[in-house]
Amino acid sequence: MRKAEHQPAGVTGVPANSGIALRLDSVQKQYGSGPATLTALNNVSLALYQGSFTAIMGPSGSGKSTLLHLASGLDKPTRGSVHVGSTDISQLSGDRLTQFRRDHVGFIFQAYNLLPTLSVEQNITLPLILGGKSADNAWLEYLTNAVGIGALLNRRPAELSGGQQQRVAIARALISHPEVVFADEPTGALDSRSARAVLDLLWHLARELNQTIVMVTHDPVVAAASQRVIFLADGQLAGYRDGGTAAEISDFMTGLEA
Ligand SMILES: Nc1ncnc2c1ncn2[C@@H]1O[C@H](COP(=O)(O)OP(=O)(O)OP(=O)(O)O)[C@@H](O)[C@H]1O
Repeated sequence: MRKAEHQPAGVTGVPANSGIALRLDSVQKQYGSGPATLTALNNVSLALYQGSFTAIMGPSGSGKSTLLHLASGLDKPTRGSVHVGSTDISQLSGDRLTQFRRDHVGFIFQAYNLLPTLSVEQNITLPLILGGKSADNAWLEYLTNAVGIGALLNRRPAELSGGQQQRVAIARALISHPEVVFADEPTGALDSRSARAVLDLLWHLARELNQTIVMVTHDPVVAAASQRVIFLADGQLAGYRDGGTAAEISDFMTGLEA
């Protein structure tokens, strides 16, 4: 297990445009002001290569959601910068940030967030339609076959299993060729067999499509499906591990919570 005191997780000091899909430099996030100030993230630096599949773990309150929100442009750091590809998203705001997120960032949630009145195909292409774009049919066909829902495009979400609904949500997250896909407990609502299938799919998308994926999870079994697990504790990087088993990840987590 490597500790992060002198060595941020991932690679650092790498210029933009060098195969790095996501980079946080000395990111700090504070909530509130004066004596009530709470530092949710403190001096977090990391860089993730294109095509990497990373899990973020840490005890409750360690800053996982805050990190996900800052890295995806849903919130802004108090200090430091966040690059998605070569764009410093901490410098964007308003419509430009919304547009950037729509074009360059994908999201997968525990609750699939599909619209019940739309077909599978309409749900997947919705982000493009909202951005005033039309779907690339070849990509739609490739993607829906890659995630195993090519035969379900005309169904409504209620006519699908939980695992199938999550596959629709994954296709929707990838439809705009995002630089990074952020997943928040993506298997939290699934039984273990469907969860395994979704995790295998995420791994496949990272490897075969060079899709960068960042996943927050509490579950060491889920985290073990990723290539690298980055640990947070008290808003700071606490270490990282490549290719650990669920038991090893769990042991490290227990150490952080002690
Ligand atoms: N909007 C907010 N205003 C004030 N404090 C906040 C806000 N959001 C988060 N915090 C605080 O920041 C710290 C980190 O919270 P965060 O939600 O990022 O942790 P987490 O690791 O995702 O926790 P969990 O595993 O319980 O979801 C916590 O102390 C939390 O109470």
